[in-house]
Amino acid sequence: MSVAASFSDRLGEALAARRHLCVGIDPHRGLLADWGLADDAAGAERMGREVVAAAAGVAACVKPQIAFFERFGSAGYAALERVLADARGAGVPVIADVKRGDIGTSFAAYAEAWLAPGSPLEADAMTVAAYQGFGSLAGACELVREHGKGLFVLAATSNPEAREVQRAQRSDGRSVARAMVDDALACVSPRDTHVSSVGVVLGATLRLEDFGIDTGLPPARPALPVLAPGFGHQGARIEDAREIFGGLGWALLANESRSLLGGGAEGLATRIRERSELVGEALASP
Ligand SMILES: O=C(O)c1cc(=O)[nH]c(=O)n1[C@@H]1O[C@H](COP(=O)(O)O)[C@@H](O)[C@H]1O
Repeated sequence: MSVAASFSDRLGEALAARRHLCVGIDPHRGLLADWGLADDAAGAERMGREVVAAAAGVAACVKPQIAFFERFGSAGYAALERVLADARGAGVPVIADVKRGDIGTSFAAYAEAWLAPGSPLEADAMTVAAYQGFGSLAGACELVREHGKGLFVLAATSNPEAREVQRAQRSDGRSVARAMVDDALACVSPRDTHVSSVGVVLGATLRLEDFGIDTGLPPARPALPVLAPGFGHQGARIEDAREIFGGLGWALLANESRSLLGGGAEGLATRIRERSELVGEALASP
């Protein structure tokens, strides 16, 4: 078992210091152009490393979106490995946004790639899809427990076209999204104290009640981490985080990507600091 601080402990520390911002690393072609960088693996690496440096000690974590590296093939993966190494060196927790899902044995191999200590792509947590059954995550949950890593299960995502599937009613009457939240809540590791190592993804652009998700409940113990994309470019306002997430806001990670990265490298550290303070204040207010 790894003796290093677990993802849930590090997240707990960040949240206690009111650091709720998750800075997305999404090297879109247009953003690379804004930064004066080439649309290639070296450009994506440069952006990623600058984001890590600017987020260190200010944001709760960073979230590289693998698609923007994968489009450059093996060079993109090598670039991402160096971004991840920088984050480890700077002590910045990383959620690898890989949205993996598969039958159990294949899924366990994905978890090994992204979460096993010493793997070239080692991150602290990864995004996963459990549409092949929550049980397909069992191998990953074991790895998470053994090595103090984290998972974020897609529940109600920010994109409007997901509504039909995620609001669909199961035979037990719950929505698919609600069942993902319940299953994540049940997946607590004995090692987790304040924050669970298995969280969910809930879009900030949604009315969660429409998905049968109750935001009026008191925080779970340990608290359920919620990765919340949809702020900034997709329209949700970070100032409204408390109103949107209610009791689910205690362990909220508010993600912004394009709205922070747009406008070039200049001023990035200031934008990150300001957004981080803003969301910290929004969630601290009663
Ligand atoms: O899992 C995610 O991160 C995710 C889930 C979701 O429901 N919606 C969503 O936008 N995302 C990701 O969050 C990021 C949002 O980027 P911006 O819209 O530029 O802030 C992208 O990397 C998306 O892939």
